[in-house]
Amino acid sequence: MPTQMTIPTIDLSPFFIPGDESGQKKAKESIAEACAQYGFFQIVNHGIPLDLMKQAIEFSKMYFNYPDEVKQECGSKEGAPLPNGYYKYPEELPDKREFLLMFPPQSPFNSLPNDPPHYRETLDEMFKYFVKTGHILEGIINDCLGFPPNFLKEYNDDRSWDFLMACRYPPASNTENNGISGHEDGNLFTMVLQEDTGGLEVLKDGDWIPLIPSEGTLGVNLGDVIQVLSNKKFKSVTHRVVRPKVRSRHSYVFFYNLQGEKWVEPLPNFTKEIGEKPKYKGFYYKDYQNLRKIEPTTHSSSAPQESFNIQHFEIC
Ligand SMILES: O=C(O)CCC(=O)C(=O)O
Ligand SMILES: [Fe+2]
Repeated sequence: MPTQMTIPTIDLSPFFIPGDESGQKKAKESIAEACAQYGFFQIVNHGIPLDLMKQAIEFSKMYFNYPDEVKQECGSKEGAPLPNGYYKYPEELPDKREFLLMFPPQSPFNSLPNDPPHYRETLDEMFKYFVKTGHILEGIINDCLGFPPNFLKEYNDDRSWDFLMACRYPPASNTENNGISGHEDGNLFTMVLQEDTGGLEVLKDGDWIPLIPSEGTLGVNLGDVIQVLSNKKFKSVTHRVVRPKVRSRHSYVFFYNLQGEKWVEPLPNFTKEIGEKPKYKGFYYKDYQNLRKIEPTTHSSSAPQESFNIQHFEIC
């Protein structure tokens, strides 16, 4: 791997300082470049308190150490847009992880543990902060793509399909280290908090670039919805998790999503207004999410024979 390849880190503090137009402009330019080049970037000073993130990781460490029977008490609820609650990948799959998936606090579909005490409150807090940071990123991506002000905010105005996953990956063995195989996320974008073990990697020109963990830093990857809306100007990046050997790996993964009834297709400013043909057929987001749901998780990698991704809608 070429050593000079590192994923850019962008300081979001100008977005918390009213009137810091030049700071915001600079940050937007860096994000636009990272999105076009990698489909991935890192953020610091993003508004999520460091103590909260540390607490959330500590609670996860306690929770995932409980016996499976205890964790399985948080089962998926009927009618939810995705399987939620606790889930552990079956042994026979190459991907190795377990997770706890929640929708927004107060969602009737949530199935969350009572123990360790205050874990729920911490998860709720994490969720609320991720949404706030998500709003900022959505505005930035909107402007980077040259959409009219607030276009994405108005298009994506229902936060009920967002979800947060607390994940644990077991340590790698001597013979295999697969956490999640290479995949793309189906949503707008995803924010990832990984603890200091590292393990997240991004594919760029055939090389896997590891995301070096750094305290307080979040990774952000673009998903398929942005790739389709922008007619592939911004890429939905392929990424994977490689399990470290030293110990289990914990992460928090927030999927800034789209409501299922929304229609997704390449937008005119990337197609007819510039004389380009659309690269994708349009679809309802819920149909895409359902097709991906054939598998136990949020993306299409665990069992290659079942894999389903955005290429399905590509116009050749
Ligand atoms: O756990 C992580 O660091 C990333 C997981 C991921 O890519 C996913 O769940 O889609
Ligand atoms: Fe992912």
